[in-house]
Amino acid sequence: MAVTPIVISGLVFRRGGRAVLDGLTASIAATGITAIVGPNGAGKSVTLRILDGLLQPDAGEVRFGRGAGADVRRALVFQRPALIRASVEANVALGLAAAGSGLGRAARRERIAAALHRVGLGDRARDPARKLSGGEQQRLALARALVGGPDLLLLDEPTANLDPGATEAIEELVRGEAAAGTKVILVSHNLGQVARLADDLLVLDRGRAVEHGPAQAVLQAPRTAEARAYLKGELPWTAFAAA
Ligand SMILES: Nc1ncnc2c1ncn2[C@@H]1O[C@H](COP(=O)(O)OP(=O)(O)OP(=O)(O)O)[C@@H](O)[C@H]1O
Repeated sequence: MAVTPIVISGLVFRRGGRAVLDGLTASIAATGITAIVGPNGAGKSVTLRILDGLLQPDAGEVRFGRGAGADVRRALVFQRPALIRASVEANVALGLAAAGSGLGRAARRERIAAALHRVGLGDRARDPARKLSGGEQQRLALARALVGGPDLLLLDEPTANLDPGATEAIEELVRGEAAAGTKVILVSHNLGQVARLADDLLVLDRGRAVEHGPAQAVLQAPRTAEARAYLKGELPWTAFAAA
């Protein structure tokens, strides 16, 4: 199914006596690329994991349209691709298994080949995954995420370790995926990347949404002190002291 607007209401996630998410509320459009930015520890990765279903909040909820999202196919790509010590194609096959696809063997092979072709690794299917470069490994992680045909693609700093060329290749893929109708939510500290990719921008600070709007508007003229502090690269306490 296509993802309907994602409504995040009052998410609380407590760990170690601290509220990592402290009433996070946001409404995210059903299409396009949403970027989430904010200082270290703001709760961005936890938010992505809750959206993926990997973590459960202590309070609050996420709704996809009217439902809780059981029928929304989700895939999460991490900063460091967690690949198994096997061939490139075996790694992609894991993504099909996770998507619970009831396909026959030939159809599975076709889907895997198509996903590898999509990320430019069509001729590397039999290679050991560990032989790939960092950028190729991240493209492989994307192929594994895409092979199940996700409605919602969650990306957690997917290019943090990559050089500009490899970053551009991933950005191109992400843009294409969003244009084809997959909803993308991207966590990134790379504000250039946010400016290149994002339609809307959600700024988190200490477990709350402090600003959310069209990406270019938020980047150019943030309205809140917290968003300004983060976007200008200032230390938060300096900015608050000055505010
Ligand atoms: N599964 C978990 N269990 C317990 N604590 C967690 C878990 N995941 C994250 N945390 C804690 O929650 C806090 C926020 O983490 P999170 O990774 O969401 O921040 P972030 O905004 O993504 O930061 P960064 O920019 O550094 O990646 C951290 O203190 C982290 O240790």
